[in-house]
Amino acid sequence: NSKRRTNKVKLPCGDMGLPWIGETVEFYKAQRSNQLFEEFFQPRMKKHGNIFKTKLMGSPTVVVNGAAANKFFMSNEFKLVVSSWPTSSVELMGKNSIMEKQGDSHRCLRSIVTSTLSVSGLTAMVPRMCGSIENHMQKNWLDREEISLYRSTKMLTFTIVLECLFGIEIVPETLFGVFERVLEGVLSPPVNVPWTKFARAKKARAEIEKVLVGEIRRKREAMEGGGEEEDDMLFSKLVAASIRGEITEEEVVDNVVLLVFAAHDTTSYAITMTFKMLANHPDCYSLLLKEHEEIASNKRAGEALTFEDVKKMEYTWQVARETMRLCPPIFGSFRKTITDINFEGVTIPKGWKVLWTTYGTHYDEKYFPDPMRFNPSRFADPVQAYAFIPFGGGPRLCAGYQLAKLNILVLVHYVVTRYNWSLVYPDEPILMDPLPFPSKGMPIKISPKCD
Ligand code: HEM
Repeated sequence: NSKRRTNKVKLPCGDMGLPWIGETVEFYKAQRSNQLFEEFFQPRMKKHGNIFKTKLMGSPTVVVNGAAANKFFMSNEFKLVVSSWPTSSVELMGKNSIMEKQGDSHRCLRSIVTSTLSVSGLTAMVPRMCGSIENHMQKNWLDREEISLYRSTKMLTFTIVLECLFGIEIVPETLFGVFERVLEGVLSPPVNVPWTKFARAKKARAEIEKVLVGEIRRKREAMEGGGEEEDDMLFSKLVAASIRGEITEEEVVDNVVLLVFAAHDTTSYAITMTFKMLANHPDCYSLLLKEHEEIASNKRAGEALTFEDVKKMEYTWQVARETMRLCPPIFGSFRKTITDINFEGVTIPKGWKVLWTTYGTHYDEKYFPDPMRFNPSRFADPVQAYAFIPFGGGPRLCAGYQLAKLNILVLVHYVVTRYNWSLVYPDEPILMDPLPFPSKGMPIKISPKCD
């Protein structure tokens, strides 16, 4: 690869398309049908290599693939690149959310979020999560023969974030639909005229803001008046930080909205696809079931799981990781260069976009032999750093990674130990808008297991 090592090599350049839109249309078309890898990235990687140039949404963009590129661009966040989100996402999540922060204010917010996901935080969270799952199943699974697994896990993930992470006392059902409307506008054109998705989303965001500001002020008053103390829930920690003057009220609002957004479709898609993979790979399902039956056999009826129980779900976590390798909930993320960059002899000018993708590394046989085969036990051995990146990496590594892991493992336990289940449509197509989702909501037939 001598070409790459020479300085100032011209970037391998795709057919950059029309002057402004470039290849935006091809990109969106491939995205909508969940064929981004097959129809957009793979053909260009075959032609130009792992690093190639394109133009998306008016910006010259360099697409990078492979563990070395992932490491370079992810770990140089704030030094050479900064994350770069579309205007509509920033407007809807809020300018004060963690994704827009850099330096000290990023570190401050991140440490508040991750402090709730320490070992002691996770230990306290597991029984809370079991309670939320029990309630959800009582309300939505009991006496039903068929449910939409995707819709059910979406509602449940939403509930878990509010109840188990934030500790916000709002009936989750009252805000679920409003959050959904915000999400619909996150990647739509930022045109704020009536009837656009974006305008609907802005209105929904204003509704959420009103509820949250009310909750924040109530909590603040109670804490300042000595009626309530800071506890280990994230909402309490955020309000306490605002009382100490470390963050503003707007920062509390924007980060609640962002975290719900970040947790929502991602975790539910990962869970849904885990079940799809299990349905298609009965041998893996038998192994996984054995793991959960063993854990359940040491519990009394109705006894909640503990963090120690969850740690025993090693094979299930291999299954979930293999699922996220093949079906990543997030296909990649954009960065913007803040200086001219030279990577492996390729110069990327300041102000350009860089797009790292999960697919380009997850489907590379260099890191994952026989890459398109579902083989959970490949995760029994350590994987090369920055080759498995469904949660990103570097300073912007997913802050909710541990919560997502618990959510997936605990829910799988409840479903497989309590229900016989089967997919209604084994070949249900997956679409994207902007995140992937099963086109029919992945209905499953369920029947309770006898004790
Ligand atoms: C399977 C589920 C999830 C997946 C696949 C996922 C994926 C990701 C990825 C790829 C990033 C990095 C984006 C970038 O580099 O630009 C990220 C960031 C983030 N995620 Fe997640 N996520 C998941 C669940 C969650 C949950 C449950 C939460 C919190 C409740 C969460 C909170 C965040 C936050 C706050 C960030 C931004 C971190 C920062 O900028 O410092 N995520 N996530």
